Amino acid sequence: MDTVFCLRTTSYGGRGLFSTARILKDTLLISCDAPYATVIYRKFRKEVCAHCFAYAFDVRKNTWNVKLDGQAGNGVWFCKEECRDAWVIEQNVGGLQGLMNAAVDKAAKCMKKPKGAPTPAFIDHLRPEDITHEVHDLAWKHAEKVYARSGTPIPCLDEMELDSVRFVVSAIVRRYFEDTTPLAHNTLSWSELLQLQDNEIMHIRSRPYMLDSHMRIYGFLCKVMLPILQPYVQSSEMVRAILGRDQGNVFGLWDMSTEGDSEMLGWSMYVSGSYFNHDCAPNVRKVRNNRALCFFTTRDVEAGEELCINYIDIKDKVLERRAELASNWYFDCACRRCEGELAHMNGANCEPVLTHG
Ligand SMILES: C[S@@+](CC[C@H](N)C(=O)[O-])C[C@H]1O[C@@H](n2cnc3c(N)ncnc32)[C@H](O)[C@@H]1O
Repeated sequence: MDTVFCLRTTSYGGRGLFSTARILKDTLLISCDAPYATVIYRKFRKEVCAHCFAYAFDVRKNTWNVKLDGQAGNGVWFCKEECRDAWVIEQNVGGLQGLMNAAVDKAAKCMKKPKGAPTPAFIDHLRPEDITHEVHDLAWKHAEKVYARSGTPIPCLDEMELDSVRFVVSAIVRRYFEDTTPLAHNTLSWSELLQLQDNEIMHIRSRPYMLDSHMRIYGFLCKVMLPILQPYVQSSEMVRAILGRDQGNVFGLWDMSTEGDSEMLGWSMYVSGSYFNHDCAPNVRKVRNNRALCFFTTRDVEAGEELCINYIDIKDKVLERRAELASNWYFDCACRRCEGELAHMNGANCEPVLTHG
């Protein structure tokens, strides 16, 4: 990390990035060259380049038409041959990503209804406060046993769960690359990913049904994983680590269109970008440049100030913003803008007035 900012504990919990010197407006703070893990929603696969994330509609095309040669690698489209060639070298290590894409697509056609293989019955009756680490670990041990059996069918997943499978697969292929290719350590680091805030328990407490969903995602992965990647799913540890950090740490992949509403095309995990906390009056903006995600200051920042981005639309009113952060990001926003607007609202008992732009 650069010396103009550092990672330290915030007063409201968790860590954040703080400037260590005066930083001028429009300074590039971090450039994350490529995500550790990524997925393009299945419905956009033909329209979004698997390498540079260019969206065909942005250049008034319906789909991209550059594909991989042969069968392996079905499910990826590219905007140009250079992107296809770069993807083969950087992401399709040993052809694994392509083979896994094909295996996931094939298995998705053999999923068995009714939905899901057995999860322990006690899960259905748990209240959020009962979901402790111990209970959670117990349920996962059960799932590991169930899916280790050769007779357990491939669990049924919905489209969103299949996209989560693809996201996890991309992380596992990266991890394999990192474990087997010494040079990969320079850019990709599983140990750095593990440093991110783990939101597993918080997420499951707020949406208990997600535990069953995560277990089916794990079960699906156990059934489709290529033998060379099987060690990564022998226990549920790695899948849980990825899913626990997927919540609250990933960035939506948006199209770059300047007209109308922007479309979310998938999501990516850019590890070093995930230390920015949210502020409803942020001093940092993020800009995607092909695969890279860059963070720039939006104004001059004084030494000691926290550097924050915005996770949500900050044009909304205070209660709407807070409701969205609580329900989708699982935290009560501690930013000064919220504090000021809430105090104003309580004092005047009327609609809040925005204090920042
Ligand atoms: C992407 S992480 C940011 C880094 C994180 N603070 C850490 O220690 O790794 C998002 C998490 O940071 C915390 N957070 C971010 N912005 C916040 C805010 N405005 N108010 C309270 N908590 C916030 C929440 O716990 C949220 O789930």
